Amino acid sequence: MNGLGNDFLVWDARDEPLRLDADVIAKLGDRETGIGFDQMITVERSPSGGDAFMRIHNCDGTQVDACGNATRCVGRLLIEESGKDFATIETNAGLLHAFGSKTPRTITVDMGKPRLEWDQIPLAEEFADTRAIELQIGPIDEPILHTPAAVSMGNPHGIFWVDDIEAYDLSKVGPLLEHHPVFPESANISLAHVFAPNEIRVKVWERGVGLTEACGTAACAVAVAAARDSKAGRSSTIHLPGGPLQIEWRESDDHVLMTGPTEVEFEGEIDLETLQWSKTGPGDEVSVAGATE
Ligand SMILES: N[C@@H](CCC[C@H](N)C(=O)O)C(=O)O
Repeated sequence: MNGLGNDFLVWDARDEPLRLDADVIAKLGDRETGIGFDQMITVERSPSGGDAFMRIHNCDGTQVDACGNATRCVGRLLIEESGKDFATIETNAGLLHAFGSKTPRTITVDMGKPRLEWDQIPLAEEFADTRAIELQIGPIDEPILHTPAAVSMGNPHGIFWVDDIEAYDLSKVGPLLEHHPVFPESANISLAHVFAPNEIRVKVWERGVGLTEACGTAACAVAVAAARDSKAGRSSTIHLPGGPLQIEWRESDDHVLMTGPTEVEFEGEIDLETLQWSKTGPGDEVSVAGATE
């Protein structure tokens, strides 16, 4: 499946538990030799009353706690399965709620409250104000990038405000910033440019992945950071390379709501001995200019 091109291998492991070693996940995730994906998602039985538990691995095999776009994708599968218009999804970052119609492709997920204190993100040292933390790369008197905002959406994000997201080679600076010592658990790194009222262009270097077409939690983190800094209101459109996500940071309960499309690319089978895989079913039909492909 994918959400705006942020793509996932989604296993249904509710009946047969599945645990793969990190090196096997990394092999499957390799775009040259494996299936290729940003994250591997294992849908398991929920131990505490959700419709399912969602386990998340980045394509380098590391397990992480949050993935916004995958939550929308799993939400869609559970909603289609139950025929209801919502689903509850347990993650290591908390119980999340997904909403959509019964045949939904557009899904909203309530991602809960952002975490904004330095030790919740976490950062390596105390910062009273996480809207602009002390961090710079490049020459001391002429830094390339500096003073990012830091936000956790269940996973750590560093957000650099820039005038042109294309003016930086994120494939070069991304790895340096991802592993900067100020982020003890590493971080997802975004370049963000507010180009019109409540319209923000964003490019993301994902922790454990690299450059991505879209990142749901990064979109939420950027929208929250922009609202905190009065760069935007509490509802904004985040334009990622793969397309736009609508984000609302709701005033009444401080929760962040993310809305955007989901897509099933294909269904398949994998032989876990050989890691050979094959397609067993089609994905969504895509309608192009009135014709169905
Ligand atoms: N693509 C995701 C985020 C996946 C996890 C991230 N790389 C991390 O390590 O925290 C999203 O849509 O949020």
